[in-house]
Amino acid sequence: MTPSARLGASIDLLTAMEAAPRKPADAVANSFFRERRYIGGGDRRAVSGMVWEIMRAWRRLGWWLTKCGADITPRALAATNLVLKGWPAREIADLFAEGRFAPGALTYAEQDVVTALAGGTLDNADMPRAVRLELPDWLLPRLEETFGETLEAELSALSEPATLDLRVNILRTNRRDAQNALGREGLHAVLTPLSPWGLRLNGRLPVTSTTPFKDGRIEIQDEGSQLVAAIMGVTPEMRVLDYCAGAGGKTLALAMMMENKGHIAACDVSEARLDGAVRRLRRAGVHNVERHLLQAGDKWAKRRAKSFDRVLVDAPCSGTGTWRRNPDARLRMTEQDLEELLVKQSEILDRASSLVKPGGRMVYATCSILRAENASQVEAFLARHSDFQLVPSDSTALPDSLRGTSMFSLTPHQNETDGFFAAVLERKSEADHEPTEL
Ligand SMILES: C[S@@+](CC[C@H](N)C(=O)[O-])C[C@H]1O[C@@H](n2cnc3c(N)ncnc32)[C@H](O)[C@@H]1O
Repeated sequence: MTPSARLGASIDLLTAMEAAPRKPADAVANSFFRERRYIGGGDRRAVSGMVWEIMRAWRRLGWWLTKCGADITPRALAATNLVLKGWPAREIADLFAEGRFAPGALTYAEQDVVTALAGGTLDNADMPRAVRLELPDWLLPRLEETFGETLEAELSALSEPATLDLRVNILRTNRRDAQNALGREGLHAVLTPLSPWGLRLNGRLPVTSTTPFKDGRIEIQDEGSQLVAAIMGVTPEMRVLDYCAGAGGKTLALAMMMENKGHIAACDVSEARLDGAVRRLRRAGVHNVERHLLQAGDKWAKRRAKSFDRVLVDAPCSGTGTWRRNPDARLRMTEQDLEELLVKQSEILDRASSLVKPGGRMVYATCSILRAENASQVEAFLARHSDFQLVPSDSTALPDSLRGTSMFSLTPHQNETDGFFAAVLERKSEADHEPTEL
């Protein structure tokens, strides 16, 4: 592709993303490239690189366009991005060429923007804090509440590209052998510092086409997600429930910790997600998992009340901890989305807690960095359920820095993982719990 055609495709992809504001950007990008198979690997990377760079600067680019009195369009954003990166106006005009795959010439209004911003920089001291930090206005106070003075450092780490973390499946191999097997295929992984099963690669590498991935020796899983499984402290004889199992990311890690013994029930309300677990379980050689689709009026949960040793509630959440991977998500999220999630999380917690046996434990986890979804949810749950208490994890799989903790909040800035939260809640044994008088 010519540089003009790459720019044209980037503008087309931004337009497709704008037309599907509720859809994750990477899902839009996948279908965009699937429909344009003539765009080869190198061009695809260049186009995605340009689009993701614009998404990471969306509010600041928009602020400059508004300041120039121009409309915020994909073309104008792309031109503004180039000029603020120091591209000369002449070269930008050449890129906006006419032709089959090119974007077409700059309009007079676009030329005015390029002229006005020549020599400028993306950041500006007059920008409101939410614009400078690339956040929707409503979200800023929530994050200030969570992080206080470290907010800027936390958000800056959340804007960096993520590492690619793998979990070694110790049912099939060990960390060193998996690392060597990847090395033989040209992928040089290092051991992750916190998870005992983690390997880390830098950049988007073709892991899924390697032999260790295909034969189930490794899974793609962020180190933070591995630590959520670790804090469960499951052992081979237990009955374990993964209440929001999705496609089984954490179920797989739990099955591995249980040496493929005991019993795991993996539940979800999404059949498609649960179906997605089948192939992964088979590839990993896991056979102690029963899948169950949760449905309204279902007797399944009632029959199993107070019967599980461990219950994991990996709740649906804002995903704010995964912004490194989904830079578009920080702008797509609305206040209403958050309010709805908070209600859903507390309902799920109440339902899942009825399945924990006396003396058993429930781990509440999210990939959110917002206090409202994390510690505040736990506090509200404990206020509703006097028969539960926060307890230190007894897991030996946690690193020294987290050993014996009852609650952790991981962030890219502090831990080089995605943002993850987990809290360990124990149902008091019946003798210890005095029912509240009515
Ligand atoms: C964070 S994802 C789970 C990811 C999964 N545990 C993993 O590690 O790959 C949250 C899951 O909760 C499920 N979910 C949403 N509402 C639910 C409900 N009321 N009960 C149970 N699961 C629910 C969603 O379908 C989604 O798969």
